[in-house]
Amino acid sequence: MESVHLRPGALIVFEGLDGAGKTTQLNCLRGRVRPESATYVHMPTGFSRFTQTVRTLLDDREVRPVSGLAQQLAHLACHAESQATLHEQRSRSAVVLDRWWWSTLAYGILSGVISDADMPRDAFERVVESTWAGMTADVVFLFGHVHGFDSNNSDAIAAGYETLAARYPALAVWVPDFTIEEVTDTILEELDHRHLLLPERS
Ligand SMILES: Cc1cn([C@H]2C[C@H](O)[C@@H](COP(=O)(O)OP(=O)(O)O)O2)c(=O)[nH]c1=O
Repeated sequence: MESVHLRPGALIVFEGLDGAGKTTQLNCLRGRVRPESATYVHMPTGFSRFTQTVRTLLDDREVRPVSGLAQQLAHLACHAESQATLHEQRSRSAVVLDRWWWSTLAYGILSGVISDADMPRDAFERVVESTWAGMTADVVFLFGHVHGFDSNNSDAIAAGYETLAARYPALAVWVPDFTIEEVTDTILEELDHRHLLLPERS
């Protein structure tokens, strides 16, 4: 498997709860496909000084906004800022995203931290979806099995991901609670099944 490529233009997303193994599996995938075949991007970190700085601010409990709406709009500003570069990268290689707009919905509107009084749900969803219009994923791997306690998680966020999986059944693939190696194999099999893996170019 070491010499397989990810299909140029493919958009592969890793989503789900904090501490459920997304980053571990991203690193495993990186180790199993040709390095030049994909760009790996974390949201909201993105590509620029702006997005990296906002990410640091959002990570800092002393500094980040108290308002759930303000937090998510800050995330979304980073997403918006990254769109042009994402399109550019996708014209050259596959793109593997560590979180995208499903996080904004799961951690924001679907978890209840943003109420209708802050912004009506359909308006918020429209802003989020418009920001990501034109960036259709080939598959979204959903990580729902948390290994250890993480205060960022809640049952409401988990339920938000269930809602998204039900809304986009052709896109969402729940990652099983297997060993690390078995999960990587499962992900590669799914990518192969979706014709997102190419053999080594000669
Ligand atoms: C992308 C995104 C993330 N988040 C949240 C999810 C996580 O709790 C948090 C940080 O994301 P995460 O990738 O889990 O950070 P780390 O690599 O430090 O584990 O940001 C949102 O609330 N909205 C968003 O749009």
